[in-house]
Amino acid sequence: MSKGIISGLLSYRGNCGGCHYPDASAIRTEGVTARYASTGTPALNGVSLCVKRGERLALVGDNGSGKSTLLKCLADLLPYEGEIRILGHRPGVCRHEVAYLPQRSSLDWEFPISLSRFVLTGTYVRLGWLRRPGREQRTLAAQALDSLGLSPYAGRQIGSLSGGQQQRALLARTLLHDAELYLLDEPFNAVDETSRGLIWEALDRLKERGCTVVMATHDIAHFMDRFDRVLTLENGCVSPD
Ligand SMILES: Nc1ncnc2c1ncn2[C@@H]1O[C@H](COP(=O)(O)OP(=O)(O)OP(=O)(O)O)[C@@H](O)[C@H]1O
Repeated sequence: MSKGIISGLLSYRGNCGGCHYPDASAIRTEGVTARYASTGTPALNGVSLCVKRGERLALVGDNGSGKSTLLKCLADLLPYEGEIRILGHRPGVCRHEVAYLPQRSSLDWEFPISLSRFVLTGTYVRLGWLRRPGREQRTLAAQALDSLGLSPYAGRQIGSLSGGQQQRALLARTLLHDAELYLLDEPFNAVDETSRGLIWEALDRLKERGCTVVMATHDIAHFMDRFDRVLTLENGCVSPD
């Protein structure tokens, strides 16, 4: 992302009203348990954790250990028992300040929308549904595409993009949310070396801005030092390590 987009995003930020939280932590959870209706067995089991503001945390663990489930609870996409505080509030209260990047496989990529319009939808949370994106938002979207090497594909239908291009498209859209807290579910899935570098550059700019990032990833071996902390989940519980 260029310096232009950072300053553009900063000036574009709206006022979230309830988000001037007194809490030093970005996330606090206490005994969070969550289950999917279809199975009934807990996918998360009594998870307690604290993430400081500005921290970059990796969530690791085997397939099925509960990483995505935890991110969904934090993003207010799944009911849970226990307590969660996001920026000092219950999940869902500070929607403007929380950006969620789902796993690529959870989207319908055959939906007939061009890449540029898809990325532009990242501005909707701050704009609200009644305001249409204008020149400013289109410029920010174009800059986000450029920063992730996607400009040549801007007019393409999203289903015609490669897996790695779709992954970068998701991140470009998420960055336009211009949030305080980023919940990223495997942002490095299917990306090559070059794309990985572009994604890290974007994440480093979030770090410079003081944003908090919680990232589910399997891609930790070579990138340990890029995180402030690594938290391991095991069968829905935080592993004592
Ligand atoms: N939609 C769903 N319906 C029913 N069970 C689910 C659903 N999604 C996940 N689960 C179950 O919840 C548990 C935790 O899954 P989750 O997707 O959170 O794991 P994960 O650590 O993100 O795995 P991966 O590394 O494979 O993405 C698993 O047992 C999984 O089978």
